[in-house]
Amino acid sequence: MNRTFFKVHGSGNSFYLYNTSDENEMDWVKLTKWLCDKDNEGGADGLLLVLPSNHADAKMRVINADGSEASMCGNGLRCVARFVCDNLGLDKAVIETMKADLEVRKEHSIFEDIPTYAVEISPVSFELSSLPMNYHNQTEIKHQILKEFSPSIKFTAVSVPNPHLIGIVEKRYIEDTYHQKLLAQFLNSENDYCVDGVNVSYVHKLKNDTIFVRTFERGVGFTNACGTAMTASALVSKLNGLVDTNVVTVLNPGGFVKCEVIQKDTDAFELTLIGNATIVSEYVLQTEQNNYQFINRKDTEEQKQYEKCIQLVNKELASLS
Ligand SMILES: N[C@H](CCC[C@H](N)C(=O)O)C(=O)O
Repeated sequence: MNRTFFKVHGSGNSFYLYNTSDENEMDWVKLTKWLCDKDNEGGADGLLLVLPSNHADAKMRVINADGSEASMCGNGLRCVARFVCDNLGLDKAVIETMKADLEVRKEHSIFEDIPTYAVEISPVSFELSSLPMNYHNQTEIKHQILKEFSPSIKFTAVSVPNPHLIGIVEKRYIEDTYHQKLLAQFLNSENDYCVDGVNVSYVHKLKNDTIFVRTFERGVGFTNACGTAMTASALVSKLNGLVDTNVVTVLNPGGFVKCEVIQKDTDAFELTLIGNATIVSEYVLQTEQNNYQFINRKDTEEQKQYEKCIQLVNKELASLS
């Protein structure tokens, strides 16, 4: 049987996107591991499933490269938003995700004509039980040195609703990823702090409205970008005075996004992630007796245009360092 898959990305966080009305059509874990193998067409960070919803415009499921399932994915949601809006002829839609129905909308391009979408990131919680995370019976970790992890980095734990541990770091921790990698690998193996693992981001301030974020993703490893992590990092940066604007530019190894942070109440926030939703290629996958094979690939022109955007980011980064 032949099926159509799209290779898409948001900020270089790359996924295969598959639209189906049958949630049990295939063994998604096995398929995702095959799709994400780096030796297979360069791999991907996960699989996005677009499914029917009984109350929203569509439902999204996110399978990480290792087969685990993520409750949310900001970069992926932009790609799903584009797919759903294009298919249904809409400018905005509501997408059901594991823990929330989220509003998405078409947005003015962040760079030249690059297709751009804005997605709601919600619900936000600082309660450690929401990640879940255990740390000396504390209920929250907000801009705090965790001496077991580092003598100097201040961390915040937040779920949006997937779990994030965010450290504000000096430039040397961005230039050399060793510390972040060790910590993230530890927290994503069997350990007592984060029993379900956690996405670990290191954030460095570049300007009063700009930060750089690198994320080690649970279930994947270092990725070019993680949308929920960048949005959570913008929130943490705002709360701790690194930035002083409501819209934060977040540079990452795969490009950039804009994150809007609106504080509604002491612990209530409205977060919006705005960035590209790029379709790189369309594939035909042949499946026979549980064996997979790509039998066709058609590239779009969109990646060429996106690469111009990357050049701009690299120039900006070079001028700031
Ligand atoms: N890349 C995604 C998040 C995947 C999260 C996943 N790694 C997890 O929570 O297990 C994003 O753009 O938000």
